[in-house]
Amino acid sequence: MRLEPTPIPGVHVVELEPIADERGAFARTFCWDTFAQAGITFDAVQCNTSLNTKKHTLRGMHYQQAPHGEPKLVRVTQGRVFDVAVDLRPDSPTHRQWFGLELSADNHQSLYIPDGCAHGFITLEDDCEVFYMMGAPYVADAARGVRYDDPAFGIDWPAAPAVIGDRDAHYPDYTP
Ligand SMILES: Cc1cn([C@H]2C[C@H](O)[C@@H](COP(=O)(O)OP(=O)(O)O[C@H]3O[C@H](C)C(=O)[C@H](O)[C@H]3O)O2)c(=O)[nH]c1=O
Repeated sequence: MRLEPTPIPGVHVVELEPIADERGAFARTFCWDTFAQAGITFDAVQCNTSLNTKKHTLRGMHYQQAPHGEPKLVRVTQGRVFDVAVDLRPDSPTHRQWFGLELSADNHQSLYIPDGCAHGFITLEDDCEVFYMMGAPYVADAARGVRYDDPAFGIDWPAAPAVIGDRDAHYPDYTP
């Protein structure tokens, strides 16, 4: 596997390097040392999966408030999603900027989202499964979010959400 930087410091696309043979292929999906060589200490402590029944289901944009910031490595194990990270670090040169890409079971790509960034996605077909490796434990009281359509970020979603939770639809406008 290899990490490809994005315009947002710390946000990386993880590309697999499958080893093919007559049975198919084998690929490493996470390697602590490879992340460390990229300057990232990612000590995964929890794994999660989200099951999304309908096309154009939107989840996000979520993060955990300091000191419970949660870096995460996200991959799609079934279907296709448009996955987005938003930089919420006031001292970052890309504060308020977003980065998005299609993650799918077919392209095998992952997105690494560092602490200080919010994460969300919209599904691009029915029955999408999204797998997370989390770099910090879940702390319900620290759960925070920003709105997917907040003009502060101008995220260019490929579609409007057909399914979205009430909490996600009504986060207040972003204030750093
Ligand atoms: C995140 C999380 C949630 N939960 C419980 C809390 C709720 O009772 C239920 C659903 O939680 P929530 O509505 O926050 O699930 P999502 O909207 O999919 O949230 C996730 O999706 C966005 C896009 C992310 O990037 C986050 O990792 C994560 O917040 O699972 C847990 O028990 N443990 C957990 O780690």
